[in-house]
Amino acid sequence: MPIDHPSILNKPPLFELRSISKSYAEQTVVNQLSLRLHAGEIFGLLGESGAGKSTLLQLAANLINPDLGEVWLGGEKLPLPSDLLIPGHPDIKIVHQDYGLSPNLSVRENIRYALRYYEKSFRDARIEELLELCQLQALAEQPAKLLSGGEKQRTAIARALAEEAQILLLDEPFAHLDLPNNRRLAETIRKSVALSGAACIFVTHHATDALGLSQRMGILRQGSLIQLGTPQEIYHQPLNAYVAGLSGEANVLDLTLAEQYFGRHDWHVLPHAQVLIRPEYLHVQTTPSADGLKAEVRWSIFEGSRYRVCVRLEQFDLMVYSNKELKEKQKVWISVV
Ligand SMILES: Nc1ncnc2c1ncn2[C@@H]1O[C@H](COP(=O)(O)OP(=O)(O)OP(=O)(O)O)[C@@H](O)[C@H]1O
Repeated sequence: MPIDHPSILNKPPLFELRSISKSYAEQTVVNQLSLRLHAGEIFGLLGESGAGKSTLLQLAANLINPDLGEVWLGGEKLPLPSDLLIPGHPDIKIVHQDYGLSPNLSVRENIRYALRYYEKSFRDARIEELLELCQLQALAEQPAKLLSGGEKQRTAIARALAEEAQILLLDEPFAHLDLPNNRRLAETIRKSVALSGAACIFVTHHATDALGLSQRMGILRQGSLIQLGTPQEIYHQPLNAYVAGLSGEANVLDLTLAEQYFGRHDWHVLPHAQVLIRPEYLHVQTTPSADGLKAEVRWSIFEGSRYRVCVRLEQFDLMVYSNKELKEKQKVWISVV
C-alpha cells in the first residue's frame, strides 16, 4: 500500500508517524500505523466511532506516549511526552472535541491569547482577520462559556489558526456546524494551510467532509490505516466493501450477478468477486427503455437536490438517485449511465 501520493513522493515529509501503536488494557487502539505528511497538505482521517481517530491525533500531537513507534517533525524525532515537563510540541496545535477555550474570556480574548507574543498592530489586524474568516465578528465580545457548540468550535479553530503552527490537528472540526458554516470553515482551513505551508490532519466520521476537504485521506479501522489515497481513489476504488460503504452510498453486488443483469462494464472489483456500483453509476427512467431493467420502487427519500431511491430488481435491491419523486411500487427502468 503506498504511503505517499506519487506527486509528493520525492519531497521530504514535514511530519511522520513511524509504526506507532497504542493499547489501553487489552484493546489495541492504534496498531503499527505509519503516515507521512508534507507541508501545505490537508489529510482527512475517516473512520467510524471508536476506530481510534482521537487517540491517533493525541499521539500525533505528542500528548500521550505511544507503546511503540515514533513521531517526527521537520526531520527530528520528538521526545516522548513522559520525558517532557509539558507534553506536546509548540509547533503542533490540536483542537480537541471539547475545544479547550477559556470559558470566562471573550471570543476576541481567546484568540488574542494565542497571539500574545506578537506585536500589537499585527495582533489586532490578525484577530480581525480571523474573526471575519470564522464568521465570529458579532460574537467577538461574548464570553466563551455562553457560546453554542458550533460557535465554540469556530472560536477554537480561529485560535488554532492564529498560532501558525507547523502541524494543525483538528478533531471533528465540522461536528457542530450547519452547512453554510461547514463550507466557510472548510474554505478557511484550505486557505490558511495553503498560506502558512502548515500540514493539517482532520478527523471525521462523515465521508462528505473527508472527501471534500482532503488532498489525501486515510481510512482508519480498528486502529489500522487500511487504505490511503486521494478522495477520488477512495471513493471510486475502495479497498473493500467496508471502505465502499464508509465513503458513500454503495451497491455491492456479486460480479456474476452484476454481469448477468447489466452486462460487462468497467466496474471496480472488490474482494470476494464483488463489484461496486455507486447509485450515480445508474440511470432511472419511468418509461420502458431498450437497455433498461424493469424494477419496482420500494421506498424513496427526498434529499433536497435529489431523491434517494431503493428499487427491487428480481433478486436484489439497488440504491439509485432520481431527480423526480417516485412512488412506492412504481415501475421504473434501470440502466447503466
Ligand atoms: N484513555 C483511555 N483509556 C481507555 N480506553 C480508551 C482511552 N482513550 C480511548 N480509549 C478507547 O479507545 C477506543 C478508540 O477511542 P477514540 O476516542 O480514539 O475513537 P474515535 O475514533 O475518536 O471515536 P469517536 O469518533 O467516537 O470520537 C475506544 O474504544 C475507547 O473507549
